[in-house]
Amino acid sequence: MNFRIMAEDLAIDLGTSCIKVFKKNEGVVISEPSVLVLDHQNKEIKAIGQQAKEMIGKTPDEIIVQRPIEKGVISDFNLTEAMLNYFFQKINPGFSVVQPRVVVCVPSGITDIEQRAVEDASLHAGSRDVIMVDESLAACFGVGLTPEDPRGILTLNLGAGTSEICVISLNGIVASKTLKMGGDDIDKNIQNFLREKKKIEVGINTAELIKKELLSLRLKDKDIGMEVEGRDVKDAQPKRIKVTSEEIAPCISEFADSLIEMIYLVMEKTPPELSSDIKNDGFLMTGGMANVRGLREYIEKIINLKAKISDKPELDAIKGAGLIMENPDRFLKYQSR
Ligand SMILES: Nc1ncnc2c1ncn2[C@@H]1O[C@H](COP(=O)(O)OP(=O)(O)OP(=O)(O)O)[C@@H](O)[C@H]1O
Repeated sequence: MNFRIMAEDLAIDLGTSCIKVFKKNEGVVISEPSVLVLDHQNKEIKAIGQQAKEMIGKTPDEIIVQRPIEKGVISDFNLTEAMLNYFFQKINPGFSVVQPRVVVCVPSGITDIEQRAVEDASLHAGSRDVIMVDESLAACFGVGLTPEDPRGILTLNLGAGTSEICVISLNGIVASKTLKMGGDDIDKNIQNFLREKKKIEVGINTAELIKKELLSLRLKDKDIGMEVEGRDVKDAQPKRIKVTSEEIAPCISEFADSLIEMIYLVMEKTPPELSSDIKNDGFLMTGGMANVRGLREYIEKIINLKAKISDKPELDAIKGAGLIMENPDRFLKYQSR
C-alpha cells in the first residue's frame, strides 16, 4: 500500500455530465463522465466514470446507471461521495497522513443547503479543507482574464445540465440568471426528433454524438450529413438512416433563443459602469456547449457583442479552479471570510 505524509492538493469541477480534476503541479489529470453503474439489489458499485458511461443503454435489468449530479447540483449524496473517493484514490493512491486541500467549482445559483452538500461530500471523500468557487468566475481565471479587477465581464457558461449568464467584477457575481437547460436537453431533443420525424429510436450516447459531430447553426454546414444507426420505431428492426445538419438545427433553436432572452435580462440588471466595459470587451463563452458550431456567431449577431472562446471551453473552469488552488490569494481578494 502507498503511504505518504501529504496528499497533493486538488481542484474539482463536479459537473452534471463530467467530473474534472486538476492536480497541483500537473494540471487536468481526470476528465470523466459523472456516471456510476450499480447492482440494483445490493447497490454495489460496478463501474465509475468512462467505463460506466459506455454501459448506458446496454445493461440488464439488475444493473442500473446513475448520475449523482443533476442540473449542476448533488442529487445523490452517497454516490457523489463514492465517486469523489474513487477519483481521489486514483490521484493520490493509498494512505496519506495529511489529506488534500480541495477547490470545488459550484454553480452560481446554488443554495446554502446544496453548497453544504458539496462541502460535506468533499470532506467525507477525504479532503481536509474545501474552498468553493463559482464556476463562471473560475472559468474567467482559466482563460486568463482578471476577474479581480473592477471591470465587468459578461460570461455565458454553457454546461450539460444548466446554462449560467453572469456579470462578474471584483471576484464577485454582480448579476446573474440560470437557465435550467443545457447539453443534456439538446441530446433529448435530438432523440425526440429522430423518433418522431425519422421513426428511429437511438440511445442517449448516440444522440450526444450526433450533437457533437453534426449539430450546427451555420448555414454553410446545412448539407453535412451523418449515418445514424438505431431501432425502427415500427417493427423494432435495426435501422440505418442519413441525417443532415439542417434537419437537426431546430433541436437547439429554442435553447439559443432562451439564452439571448436571459442575456438581455442580466444586462438590464447590470450597473451602467460595467455595461460599458462589456460593450468594449464583449463576452466570454465557456463550458462544453460553447463548442456547438455556429452558436457563437448566432448570439454575437443578435446581441451585437464579440465573444471570446478558448480552445477547450469545457476545461476553462477546472483550469481556473486549479490556478485558484495554486494561488488562493488572487481569488480570496474581496471575498468575505
Ligand atoms: N464538441 C462539442 N459539441 C457540442 N457539445 C459538446 C461538445 N463537447 C462537449 N459538449 C457538451 O457539453 C456538455 C458538457 O459540458 P461541461 O463539461 O462544461 O458540463 P458539465 O460541467 O458536465 O455540466 P454543468 O456545468 O451543467 O454541471 C455536454 O452536454 C456535452 O455533450
